[in-house]
Amino acid sequence: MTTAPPSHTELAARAAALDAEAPLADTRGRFLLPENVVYLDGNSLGPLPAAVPPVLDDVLHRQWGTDLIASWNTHAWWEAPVRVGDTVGRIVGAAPGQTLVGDSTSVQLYNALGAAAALRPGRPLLVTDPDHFPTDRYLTDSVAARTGLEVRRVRPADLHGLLAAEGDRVAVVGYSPVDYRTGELHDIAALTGAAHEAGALVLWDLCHAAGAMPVRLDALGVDFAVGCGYKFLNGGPGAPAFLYVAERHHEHWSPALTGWTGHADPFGLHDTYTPAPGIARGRIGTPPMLSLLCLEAALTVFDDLDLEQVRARSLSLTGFLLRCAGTLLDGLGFEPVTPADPERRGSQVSLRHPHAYGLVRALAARGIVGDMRAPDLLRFGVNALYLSHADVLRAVTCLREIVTTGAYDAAPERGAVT
Ligand SMILES: Cc1ncc(COP(=O)(O)O)c(C=O)c1O
Ligand SMILES: Nc1c(O)cccc1C(=O)C[C@H](N)C(=O)O
Repeated sequence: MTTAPPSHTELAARAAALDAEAPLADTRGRFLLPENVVYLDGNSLGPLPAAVPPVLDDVLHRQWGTDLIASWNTHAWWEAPVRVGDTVGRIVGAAPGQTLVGDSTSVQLYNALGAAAALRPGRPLLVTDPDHFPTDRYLTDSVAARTGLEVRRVRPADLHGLLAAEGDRVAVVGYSPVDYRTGELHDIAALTGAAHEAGALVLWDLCHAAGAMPVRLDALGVDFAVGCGYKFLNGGPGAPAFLYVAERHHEHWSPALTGWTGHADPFGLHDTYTPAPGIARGRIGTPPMLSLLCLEAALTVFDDLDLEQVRARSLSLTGFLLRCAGTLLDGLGFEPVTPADPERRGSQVSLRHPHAYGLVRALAARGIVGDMRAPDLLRFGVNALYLSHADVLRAVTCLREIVTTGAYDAAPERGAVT
């Protein structure tokens, strides 16, 4: 065991003061986290909310086990995609009737991007971020290939240049507000405004934002958005994703995937497809009921929460993490890549280090669970609902100890640690 530097005492006092004053100090009890674990990977898989097991037990034994197929009606399974969609809608700033839950983010992206592009006929360009999560890039390529459109990979910071040069050719701009590797936060309002000024539509991938910060979809005039249920919404592994379509597009939008549950009269079993009105048209196939009801139970965590407070505490925690890293990891080969400016910071902190893989594994062995993204980023997801400033200090102190004692495998990076 190495001796902690003098600055550690000061940081510990600061952590205690921040934990005493910061709001939401008591929401940790809403999660069933293992003892003695600092969980910094909720931006990949959120932990189990305490509300989920009793609900799942009821869904399994009473609803499925006893009531069998009648549950589609008696337990309102059939309505769940739109009902749970409205609950997600409240978290992302959408009035009821515009958000739907079901399928994966990838499927929703394909569906939404195809629909958005079709609303801008005669415009041949789909814009995506070269640093976007791979599924977004692959699916943009795929939609383009199938519809004869072209893809422009342009960073959010360079969007203005592209729009100035050929804005009238852009159909859809598809970005994520938070860069999944660096944690940089992009300005949804400014980018949406710029795209709209050029006559284009926007599609936001909210995987790393929904549940972590206020997202004002309606207020910002966003056209389409998608996001997953298993990160900051804590809906469980493979939780269904959500799709938002602004009401002003409801009359005209055509989902790329026209499955039977999106039909206006699904049980009429008609020969041809007639879209259901509104957001229900985004339904595709039979909803994954177990995961969907798990997500519904998980979302009760947010019932009485103010997302502004969640954001304030998240910024306090990420700011403190950067400060601890700046103090305790100075001179040890780390480079913070997440912006220090709170306005440009999502709910994670990423540090670059050549031995990211070995360090993340060594941390996990000591109960500090983060992840890494190849080749050299240690990534710490910060969820304000169950982490404290003391947790953050413990994580950085542990990282310092591992590096200074060389207690990690310095072999080259071998792939992602989830
Ligand atoms: C921005 C973003 N989009 C999409 C996904 C994943 O999509 P899916 O839920 O379909 O695996 C992720 C992470 O897995 C992501 O970070
Ligand atoms: N979706 C994931 C999965 O099925 C397994 C492991 C990790 C993930 C992730 O969510 C990765 C994540 N989108 C990322 O930000 O890198």
